[in-house]
Amino acid sequence: MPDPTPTPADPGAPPLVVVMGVSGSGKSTVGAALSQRLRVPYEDADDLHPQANVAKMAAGHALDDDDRRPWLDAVGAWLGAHDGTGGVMSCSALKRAYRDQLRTHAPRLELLHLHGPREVIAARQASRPGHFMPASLLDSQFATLEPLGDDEHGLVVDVAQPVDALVQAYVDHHAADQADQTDLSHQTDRTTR
Ligand SMILES: Nc1ncnc2c1ncn2[C@@H]1O[C@H](COP(=O)(O)OP(=O)(O)O)[C@@H](O)[C@H]1O
Ligand SMILES: O=C(O)[C@H](O)[C@@H](O)[C@H](O)[C@H](O)COP(=O)(O)O
Repeated sequence: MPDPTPTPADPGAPPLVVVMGVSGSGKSTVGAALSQRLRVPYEDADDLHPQANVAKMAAGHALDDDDRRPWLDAVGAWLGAHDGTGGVMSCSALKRAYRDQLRTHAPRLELLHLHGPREVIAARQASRPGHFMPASLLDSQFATLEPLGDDEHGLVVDVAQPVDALVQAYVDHHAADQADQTDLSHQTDRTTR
């Protein structure tokens, strides 16, 4: 099995981003806006769920690890296929183990975690018409959520900000990361010469 250890981003590679967080945190909205800003393809992991998963959630039952495994493989396959071109995927990716599973397909992926208080997210979820995900599953989403580890590439942003500000936060972070990587590779060049 490939190693899920996060791999430092190649400074020249187009961004490959997973916008993560609980249901209603803004993944679809921010993910679509970010892909437009970065001019890379976009996919929503909601559209990759097997029909049985959608039916289970719509009936008010939280998914378990077994339900999520094949879905995460489909999400990972998309990420792996977009490693060269870059891309943005909106995917809850709530547990570290789920993100590890995604990294087996795309080790360099970056994470943008949309983080916020339950009240704010519940209000947004409630004001979103026609979505299969019931508000009653929000507690389970928060209970399942595991924060980013120190060794995971990415950043955590506060969902109270406007969408444009969240997109800009990622762009600024990515630019700073690229500058660091370029500095490091120059230092390595110097020490190996
Ligand atoms: N930063 C934001 N500020 C205000 N409203 C937002 C923001 N992000 C998302 N929304 C709104 O909140 C609701 C949930 O967003 P959505 O993108 O569907 O979340 P998710 O994909 O994580 O379930 C939508 O009605 C969306 O328009
Ligand atoms: O792993 C899960 O439990 C689901 O993926 C879940 O996290 C996701 O939130 C739903 O697919 C609902 O979709 P929204 O996140 O768009 O509400």
